[in-house]
Formats: sequence, structure tokens, C-alpha cells
Amino acid sequence: SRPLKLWRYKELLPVSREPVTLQEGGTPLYHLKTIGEELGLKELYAKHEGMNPSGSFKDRGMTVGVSMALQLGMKTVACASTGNTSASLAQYAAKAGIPSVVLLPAGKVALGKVAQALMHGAKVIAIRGNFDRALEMVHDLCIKEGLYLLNSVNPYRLEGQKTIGFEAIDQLGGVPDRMVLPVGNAGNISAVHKGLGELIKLGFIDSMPMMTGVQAEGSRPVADAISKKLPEVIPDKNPETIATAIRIGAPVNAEKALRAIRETNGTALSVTDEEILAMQRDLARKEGVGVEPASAASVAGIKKMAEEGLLDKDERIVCVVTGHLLKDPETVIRQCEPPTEIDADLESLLSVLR
Ligand SMILES: Cc1ncc(COP(=O)(O)O)c(/C=C/C(=O)C(=O)O)c1O
Repeated sequence: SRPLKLWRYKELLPVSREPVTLQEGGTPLYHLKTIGEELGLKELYAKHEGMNPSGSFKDRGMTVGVSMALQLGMKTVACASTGNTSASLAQYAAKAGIPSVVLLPAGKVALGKVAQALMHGAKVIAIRGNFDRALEMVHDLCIKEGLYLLNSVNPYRLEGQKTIGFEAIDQLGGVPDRMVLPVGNAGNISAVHKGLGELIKLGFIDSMPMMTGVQAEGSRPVADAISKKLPEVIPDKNPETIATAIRIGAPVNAEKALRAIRETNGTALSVTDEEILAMQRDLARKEGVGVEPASAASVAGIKKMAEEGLLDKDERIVCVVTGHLLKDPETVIRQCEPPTEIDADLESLLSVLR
């Protein structure tokens, strides 16, 4: 039988050549017993996508996207990014042996992600504008220069990300009642929904989870469209949140995300930066699950829904926690008390521990 990794599901993926792979997928599904009990939820799980090769779920999209770039004879790959897409693109392009170009919003990308993009050899450009502007620019660049665009506007990215749902079902031994994802460009929630729809069409499963998206209060165009029952998402011109990974005002997959949410009787909501940081801390200290701020938004959203009485206590809920804690060490250092510094003798040590 095949190992629980992304290419286990190769028949449901478009690549027909040898894939560019870093053994992505097969991420842990953790039962959040402590946080679940606090919320009265028996079956609360977190799928830790930070345990992928580059530390986020983006690797699932990139193993397919970069493989397709080679299959299509493309010479250079490019993306705009709030950080994780650029880190993953750089890493997979390096594996593929082709150059990569990434556009980042200057000053708004977590340290770990910049380090990865640089070390893996991408051409890293920081623009004086936000992610949405970077995406416009890299789109124009790719059209003018014939580079291969690998943002989630590229359907091959979503193909790889479908596998999050496939694995969760294999690990859970059944279909969850609800899948919860943080939403930025809205590719991931759309991808998981597409994949589960395929499993239904193929007769592997017979129910669809309620697709639930969580955004930051300062960057919540999808949550607003759902709460205000709008036909489409109205872009937010000035998205702002400490969870810089989801600081996106004009999600390119908005239409797909609204469909995923509405067709599955799901929902979308927003949480404050404080709620995001509090949940990042709870996941780390109560469950041993280390994630970056944006990833904690999914569990923070469940906490909010549970407290508002919107959840059935028997619901089987899978929250996708999308990126590793190490991605954004600066935010952690700012949130925590600094280490206690002492003279290097036992006396001093005992005095601070008593
Ligand atoms: C940790 C983390 N959690 C959630 C999201 C939102 O996923 P989408 O809703 O599919 O965009 C991102 C997205 C990051 C980028 O968009 C990028 O890296 O350019 C992320 O890094």
C-alpha cells in the first residue's frame, strides 16, 4: 500500500511526468483534546500543514505547479506572496533546477519566509505596496516576459492542495462534519472543496463537510460577503492584520470560495488579532502545536463559533493549521516575556526558579 504522502493520490492529480517532489504531505492530524474539552467539542482536530518541507501547505500546490511548469516547458517560475508561497516556490524551483522570481510587500513578510526565499535562491523583490499590488505586478511581468505564474490563480496550485482533504479523511477514517481554514487569497478553501467534490463524484465518500473560512477582522472581504449575503466579494483596499500571511484584500479565488461555503452550508467569519494571538499561544501551550498567527485563525474561529453556540458539540471538526511557528519568530518574541538572564551560577539560577 502507498505511504500517506501527497503523491498517494496521483490518479487525482494532473501531472503525467515524474513529479518534482520533496516528500510533501502526510502531515499529522492532531486531536485537540484540551482545547476541545474547554469548548465542549469532543472531536476537534488540527491538520498541521506546517509539517511540510517548507513549513506550510503551499508545498502541496507547488509540487504540482512546478512539475507542470517543467511539463509545459516553462523556463522560469514567479509569484507574488505574503511569504509562504514565495518560500515554497523558491524551494521547489531549486529542486527542479529552474530560476524563480518572487514579489513581496516590503516590510510585511515574516522573517522566516524571507530567509527561505533568499536561501533557496529566488530573485526576491520587495515592492513598496501590499500583496494585492504585488500580484497585479507579477501578473503583468509573467505576461510580458513569458514567466510561469504560480499564484493560486493557477489551477495547478489548487490541484495539489486538494490532497489536504483526501489525507484528513484517510486519517480520520471518515468525512468530518466541518473543515475550517484561514482565508487569504481563498485558494486553499476552494481547493479542499473541489477535491472533496471529486471524491463524492467518484463514490468514495457520500457527504461533504461544511466549508468554513476564517479571516482577520482587519482583512475580511470573504467573511463580509457571507455575513452580508453579497453576490460577490468587495475587495478591501487597506487590509491590515498582524497575521501577515492572510493580509489580502482582493482574494483571487473569492468566487470559488463563496461557492464552496454556500454550497456546503458552511460559513465565514472574522476574528481579532488578539483572538488569533491568544489561540496561537493556546495551541502551543495546551496542545504542543506550534503554528504561525494566520494558522491559529482557524481554531480561533471555532472557539468564537462554539462560544456563540453555533456548533453542535458532536461535530467532527478539522481545522487546517497552515504554517509552522518558526515562520514568524519576531511576532512570538514581541508577544512573550524575554528569557530571564542570570549570572552563570547555581545561586542565581535557584533564586529565579523559586
Ligand atoms: C500560513 C497561511 N495560512 C493561510 C493562508 C491563506 O491561504 P489562501 O486562502 O489559500 O491564500 C496563507 C496564504 C499565504 C499566501 O497567500 C502567500 O504566501 O502568498 C498562509 O501563508
